Amino acid sequence: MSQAVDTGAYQRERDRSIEDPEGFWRDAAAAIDWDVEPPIVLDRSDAPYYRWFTGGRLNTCFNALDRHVLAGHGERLALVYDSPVTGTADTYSYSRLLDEVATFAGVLRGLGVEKGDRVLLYMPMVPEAVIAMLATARLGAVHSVVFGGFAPHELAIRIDDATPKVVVSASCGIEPGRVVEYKPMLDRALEAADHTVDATVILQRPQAVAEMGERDHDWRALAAAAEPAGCVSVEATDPLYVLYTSGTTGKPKGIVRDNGGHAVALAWSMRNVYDIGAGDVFWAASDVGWVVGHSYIVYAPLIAGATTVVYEGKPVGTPDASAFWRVIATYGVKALFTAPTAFRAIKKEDPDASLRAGHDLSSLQTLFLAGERLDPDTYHWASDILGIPVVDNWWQTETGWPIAANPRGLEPLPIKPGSPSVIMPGYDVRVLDERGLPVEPGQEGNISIRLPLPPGTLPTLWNDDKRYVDSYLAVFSGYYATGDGGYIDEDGYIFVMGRTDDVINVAGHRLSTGSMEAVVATHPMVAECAVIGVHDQLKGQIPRAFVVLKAGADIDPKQLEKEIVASVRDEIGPVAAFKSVVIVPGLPKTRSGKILRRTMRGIADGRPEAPPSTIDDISVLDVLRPLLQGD
Ligand SMILES: CCC(=O)SCCNC(=O)CCNC(=O)[C@H](O)C(C)(C)COP(=O)(O)OP(=O)(O)OC[C@H]1O[C@@H](n2cnc3c(N)ncnc32)[C@H](O)[C@@H]1OP(=O)(O)O
Repeated sequence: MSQAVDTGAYQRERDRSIEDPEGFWRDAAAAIDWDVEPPIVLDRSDAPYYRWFTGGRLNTCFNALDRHVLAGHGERLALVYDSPVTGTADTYSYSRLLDEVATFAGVLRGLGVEKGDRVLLYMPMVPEAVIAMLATARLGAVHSVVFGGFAPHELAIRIDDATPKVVVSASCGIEPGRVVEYKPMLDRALEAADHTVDATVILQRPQAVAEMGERDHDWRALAAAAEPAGCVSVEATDPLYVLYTSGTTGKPKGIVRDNGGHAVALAWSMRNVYDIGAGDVFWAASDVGWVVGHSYIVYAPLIAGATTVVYEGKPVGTPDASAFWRVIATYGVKALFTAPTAFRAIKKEDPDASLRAGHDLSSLQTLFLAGERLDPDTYHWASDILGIPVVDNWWQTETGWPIAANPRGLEPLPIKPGSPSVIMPGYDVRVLDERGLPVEPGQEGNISIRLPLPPGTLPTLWNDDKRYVDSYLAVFSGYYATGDGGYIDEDGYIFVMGRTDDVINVAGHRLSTGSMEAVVATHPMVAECAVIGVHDQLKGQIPRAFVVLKAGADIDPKQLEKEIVASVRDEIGPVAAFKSVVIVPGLPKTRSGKILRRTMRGIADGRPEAPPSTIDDISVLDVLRPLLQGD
């Protein structure tokens, strides 16, 4: 065990989870309906590829829907859809959602989807996105959701890696002030991909009706003729989904999620971390394209028998900074989960939160914030205006559920601003120095998790066991390297200070600077470049490119910026929020030619960053300093 907090319920559960993981998770597995109870809880036979609940069989969709209906709760509200961008709203009881999911599973089956096949989703925040995910799970197939803010090139990369049999999309998404036509982007991606997809299913929306080609099928037409499909029993260790996340290189990592461990971990976290049970209303104001959407818009609330909110809008601008208060009051939301950026956006528009007036927020018991560092200012502002606990929680696409949180359902602990509180049961977190040795409490280092990871976390990367080991397990022997740095204090509270690699976090979106550099470098006048994440008041971080021009290149800097910004938007997508290109005479490098991005980041953020002794030409930094620190 590492550091201790106290000896209450939290500490007892956490101790047990480390000392007797099999017993702890066997008990937690009782929250799930199994077709075959798992004979093995923790399977160490193929370490470091640990598996949970080997030999168990279940269906995740059954656990999310059918079992609640069979238990007589069909009329309970499963999902509410609220869309200020279209001016519509809708509600789905568990019975209605089950009917629509079974029907769409029939649609997918009619297109040849079987257990283990991949179905890729490129969808806006509409109930059909949830329906398509659950329908895929119902068939024992594997979904891979791609966030709508990614451009065709990124979509094509994911299509080639996941090799889906069917792609499900919509004619358009709606961003404030503009309709985003998805279908032409999907067509471009399918054209660019090497993998051939035989069938797409398109949800036609009235804001932009898509032109249909030979391989395209209309969602509603197929659904009207489909036979509902039942649940296919799968192994607990079979994949439920693949979700791509940015790594340090341009190639995203396909995070694999299994069925059994995932269901168990989400059921545990929903009750013990988020304090949500059957009949409660939980709103994760995120997107189904991110892991928060997978875990806490779709699976966890439904497995718990709660009501989930699918919100197609923004915290501000749809129509104003009262949007969140309206949704909370309208649906009686008990807990809201969002990213700190959302609250920073509300604070910027309405610093006194005067637009809260007239909205009854008495249902709201907790605000959970995650996805990026929760700065103390935002924490204090949210706490002051809401007068309820504001709970930071830290986790990753890889882990699928919190590594650190304040377990509100298990035992609410004191909150320390700047810390996502304590390590959750199942995770044996240590802070290691560069040699892989544990550091003292309060000392900063690499946040690492001793193997095995708990249920619900990634068992491997899609089709790439080697990259899984190289990226996460080979850094410190016996540990999973989170890629985040930070420290644990004397009370066992963790403080996460930021990435130790070149991954950046823009408005809670994890992005690769490597993939942006790859695009910037294609500009014909650019000799070399570095993209780094710099601090931003609103989005936490934003990317900035520093480019060295080819000898003799002659271009107006504004024109260069315009061209490069346009190509990053076109290749990666608007979500990159890439808006700044600075021409520099040279980039700082080591004698072996490695660009010193970390040193650049430190200078840009105003941190005292000593350049490494291996720097080739230290005078480059003197020239760069004012450019790095400029707006
Ligand atoms: C704990 C584990 C994890 O970390 S999971 C990840 C958790 N992260 C999140 O939940 C994300 C939180 N962030 C957000 O929800 C948004 O950024 C909020 C705060 C709502 C602000 O949204 P917005 O104003 O659109 O800014 P943004 O930076 O997200 O968007 C930048 C540009 O991209 C666009 N965009 C966004 N989403 C889409 C989409 N689905 N389809 C098409 N375009 C999209 C935005 O419109 C924006 O475009 P523009 O540059 O303004 O033209």
